[in-house]
Parts: sequence; C-alpha cells; structure tokens
Amino acid sequence: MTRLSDIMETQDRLLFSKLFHKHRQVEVTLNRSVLAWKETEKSRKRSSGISNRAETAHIHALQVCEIVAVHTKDDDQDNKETRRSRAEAKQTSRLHPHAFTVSYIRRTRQHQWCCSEVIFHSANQALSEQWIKVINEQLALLTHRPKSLLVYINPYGGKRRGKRIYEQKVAPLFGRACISTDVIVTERANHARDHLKTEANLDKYDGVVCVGGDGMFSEILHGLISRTQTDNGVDPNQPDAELVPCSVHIGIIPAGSTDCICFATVGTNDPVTSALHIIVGDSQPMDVCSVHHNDSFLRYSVSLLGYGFYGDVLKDSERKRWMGPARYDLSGVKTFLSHNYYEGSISFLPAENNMGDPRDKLQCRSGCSVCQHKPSSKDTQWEMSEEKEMSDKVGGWRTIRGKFIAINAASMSCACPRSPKGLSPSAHLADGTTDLILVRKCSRLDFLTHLLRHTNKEDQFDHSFVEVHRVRRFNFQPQQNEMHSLEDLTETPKKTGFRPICSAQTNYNYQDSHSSWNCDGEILPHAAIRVSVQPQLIRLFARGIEEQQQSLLEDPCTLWALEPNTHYSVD
Ligand SMILES: CCCCCCCCCCCCC/C=C/[C@@H](O)[C@H](COP(=O)(O)O)NC(=O)CCCCCCCCCCCCCCC
Ligand SMILES: Nc1ncnc2c1ncn2[C@@H]1O[C@H](COP(=O)(O)OP(=O)(O)O)[C@@H](O)[C@H]1O
Ligand SMILES: [Ca+2]
Repeated sequence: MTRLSDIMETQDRLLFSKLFHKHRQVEVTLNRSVLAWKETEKSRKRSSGISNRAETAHIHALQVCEIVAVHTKDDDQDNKETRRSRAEAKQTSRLHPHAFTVSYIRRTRQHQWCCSEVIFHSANQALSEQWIKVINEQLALLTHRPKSLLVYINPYGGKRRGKRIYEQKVAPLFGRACISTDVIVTERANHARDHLKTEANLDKYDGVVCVGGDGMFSEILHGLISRTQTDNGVDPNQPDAELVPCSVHIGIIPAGSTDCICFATVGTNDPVTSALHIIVGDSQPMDVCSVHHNDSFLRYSVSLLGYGFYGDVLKDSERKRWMGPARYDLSGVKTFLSHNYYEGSISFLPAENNMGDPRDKLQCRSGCSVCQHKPSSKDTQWEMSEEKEMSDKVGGWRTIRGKFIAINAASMSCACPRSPKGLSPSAHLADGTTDLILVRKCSRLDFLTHLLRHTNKEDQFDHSFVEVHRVRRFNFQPQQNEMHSLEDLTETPKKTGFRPICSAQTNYNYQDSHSSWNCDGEILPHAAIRVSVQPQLIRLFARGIEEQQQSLLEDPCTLWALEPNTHYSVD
C-alpha cells in the first residue's frame, strides 16, 4: 500500500504541476499508483485573509487503479461541485481555459460506489494535454481492465427495468471508460444461454455482462461453462469430470428479484457499483456446483440448492411471476403455513478440517484467506474415498436419513436484501466447498424462529433441529414411495398443514412425498441428485465484500508527525 507521506515527494513522480481546482491553486502530483493534490501555500495564505496565517492543507488522493477515465473538460461541466457563482466559474475558465476531468470511484455508504469527478484547470493547453496523456498511459498499464464486453439484458427480470437501468446508468459509464459493447436484449428464456453456447465469438470479448436477476445469471453461467467444456472436449455428463475453468469474466448488473449473487459478491445491489467493478476489471473466483441425476448432467449452481422449503417457495412463486419480486414473500408465507416435511437420505463428503466450519464466524471478505487455499493433492483424499462411499470410514462419506423441512446447500453466503447475512453467513465464495444445512421436522413456531434469525444477529444454526456441514460433495435420495406409504400407516402424516390428515394418507402420491430442488432459482426435474463442488470454475468482475472503507493511510499518525500542519482526505 502506498504511504501518503511519500505521495507529494519527488521520487517516483511521473508529473508535477501547479494547476487550478475549485478556483484555488493546487500542487498536483502523479506517481504510478496515486494522483494527489493540495492547495499551494500562496493560495492558502490568500484565502485565509489578513491574518496571514495559513489554513491547514488537505492532501486529496486518488488511487490510479480507481480512476475511471480522464478527459478534456466538457463545456457543460462547469464546477457544479463548488456551488460558487457562475461568474467565478467563468473567471476561472477565462484565466485557465484548458481543463481536464478525472472521473474516479468514490465510496459512499454500505459498499456502494459512485463515479465522481475532479476538474483541474490550466492556462496552458499543452500542459493540460500532457496530464491527460500521462494519466491515460498509466490507465493503459492496467491490462486486466476490460476493453470489449458482450452484454445480455433480460427486459422482463425483476421490475422489468433492466433495459432502462442499463441505458441510463451503465452504458454512459462504459462509454466514459472507452469500453466497447455489443448489446443483446433477450427475446425469450434461454436466448442468452443458447447464444453463448453456440454462436457468440468469445475471442472478441474480455467479459460477458448479465443485466437481470439470478435466473438470468444462471443462463450466462450455463452458456459459458458449457461452451468452455465443448471447446475443450470435456463431457459434462460425467459426474467426476474435471471441468475446465472459463476464461471470460462475468459481470452482473442487478436487475432481478433476489440478486443474491451480486449482493454476496459486492455487498450491495446497485447497478452503478457493479458497472464500476466491471470497469476496473475486478476479479472474484467462484465455486460452481455441478448437479447430476444418475449419469446425466442436470444443472450448475453457484448460490442455493434448496429442497423442501425453498423448492416449494420457488415452485409456487413461478405461477405468480406477474407480481414481480413480491411473489417470493407471498409464496414464502403460503409455504410456511403448509409446513411440509420430506423424507430422504443425504450422504456427504465433509471438507477437511482446515477448511473451517459453517459456524466459525469467519466471513468471506475481499481477499479472503480461506479462499486463497486452493485444493492441493493432499486435499484430494475425498476423491479417493469415493469408492468407500457407503462405508462411513474416517474422512469418508457420512449418511443421514430423516424427515426434513429444508435441505439447503449454500455454496456462498446467499446474502441478499431479504437476509443481509444470508443462508450461511460464513460460507465462502471460492473455497471449493458448500455448506449443507439440514432443517429437520420441527414445530411451526420453531421453524419461524429459525427463519427470523436469517434477518437478525442471532445464530440460525443454533437449534436442536438444525445441523450444518461443510462438504465437497453430497447425494440426495428421496424416500421411496412404497416404503413411505407402509410407514405412513403408523407414522405421523407428512402434511401437518391445513389439509385434512386423511387426505395426506390416502391421496399419497409422488407430488406430495417429494419436493423439488430450487437450483439458483430454477426447478430441477429430479429429486434424486448428486452434487459436486467444482472449485473456482468461474470468475466475476467483483472483489468480494470489502471489510471497511479502503484507505490509503497506512498509519495516519506517522503522517501527522511528519507534516503536522496537514490534513488528509482520501477521495
Ligand atoms: C420471516 C422472515 C423470513 C425471511 C427469511 C429469508 C431467507 C432468505 C434467504 C434467501 C436465499 C436466497 C438464495 C437465492 C435464491 C435465488 O437464486 C432465487 C432466484 O432469484 P431471482 O428471482 O432473482 O432469479 N430466489 C429464490 O429462490 C427466492 C427465495 C426467497 C425466499 C423468501 C422466503 C420468504 C419466507 C417468508 C416466510 C414468512 C413466514 C411468515 C409467517 C407469518
Ligand atoms: N426475453 C425473455 N423473455 C422471457 N423470459 C426471459 C427472457 N430473458 C430471460 N428470461 C428468463 O427470465 C427468468 C427470470 O429472469 P431474472 O432476470 O433472473 O429475473 P427474476 O430475478 O425476476 O427472476 C430467467 O429464468 C430467464 O431465463
Ligand atoms: Ca464455496
């Protein structure tokens, strides 16, 4: 990290000039990582009036990697930020007519970013042009920034605002950052997936951008993974096939109903913030679960694979799509009142002890140390132990049978506005594991308490009827019908909801005894599935949730000691 004390120093300087900013003379310095400026002593003395005692100077600093673009100042940009009179602005423009604008990322609140501008004036055109040239040269060195993007917009996602959000908030920023785009507004479900699978010329692009919700993201995910496997001759139907990671990054502009993938990787659902993460070329690797039924591939999942409660909520909500995002609340209440449980057997391969625990409160944050630990050959004991699947030996598979209200596998926290800490608050984005949460049959009140804990600070796993395991693979087998109906003669009926008990026993059928899997918002056609986590198969234009406001100040006290008359503000 750069020390602010070094910024205004001559060493490593690329450029230094006296320019004008907000009608004051400033010393502006650029080095490889920071653009900084502070008011000159002469200007400070003048503005502090007759006392001739200089005001304290502020150093303002921007990280070069957070500069969006630099341009010649547009005529209509006249110093909005100063709120000074037009006359004063005109005077600056007359005396120092050559100005350039630096657009940069400013952190606002709650992980939200916006694009701010700072304008510098000069009397000298060549000097102004030199600043633009040198800053642009530094930006060109940031080779991970995308230059060309393929954008898919779902015009029907969420509140049907995808197209407007893109055109009004995102396209102007991409334009400013000189990113070229090809935009496709989808005309049907799976349009984006199919286009990526077979048609798109991916060599042309540095990334694919998805404007929509988790369902739309899932289309992009499937299109890209499947294209990558085809291009590399990998058969995705093989449950044990090692999939080839996708080389193209995915950007998400949230415009859907839940948008948990965006929320859990950025910390907020804001189109401008996401666009800025794309522009600076952030990179966040992400685990992907592959889901098979016997030997045929079903789907990939990056967020929630949920059987029981979340499967039923999704299935019911599909009929209420016209309601927009509120459909989930209505279907949630309805499913909660139905209070169904499902029997089945789940076997899983626990992750190694050094992969942490779902209850360890070590949340996945930007630069997460748990996710840096890539699975090594040591960790592949789980591969070998597969043959011993049913033997329940040390380090091998475990099997749990029971009656469950919900079986959830969260490959990431699944944080979203409904539940800011998510289904599994300590799940990691890129550690090669998924957190398997088993919610056994319990009373309605108990289940409600458990659900409510997703929205407050209490631990949702701290219930006798909930258990959670960090796993690398799992298989689920629903209870076979014949067995279940036999048991039903003596056991409590499966439906304890508002239906008459006898109907649960006599009208017993597949639909009642089986739930569906909610796979990132899509219903799976089979209840019996095999799931395997593919570590870091894709990369997003994101950096994970930032712990705190990033600061250039390593040790502000040192700086105060060095320059006691100087204040710092990091823009
Ligand atoms: C009592 C309040 C309980 C709140 C519990 C909230 C838990 C929310 C966890 C959400 C995890 C979301 C995981 C992501 C799923 C998405 O892939 C997927 C698709 O998203 P898309 O439409 O953007 O394409 N979304 C979903 O499946 C939606 C899941 C939403 C579930 C909401 C459940 C609300 C439950 C309300 C119960 C109320 C009981 C009240 C009794 C009086
Ligand atoms: N043009 C389209 N017409 C109809 N459905 C579409 C279109 N484009 C995408 N879809 C589908 O719409 C579904 C929901 O999209 P999504 O953007 O996730 O919104 P939401 O978050 O509201 O569910 C996805 O399953 C996606 O495949
Ligand atoms: Ca994970």
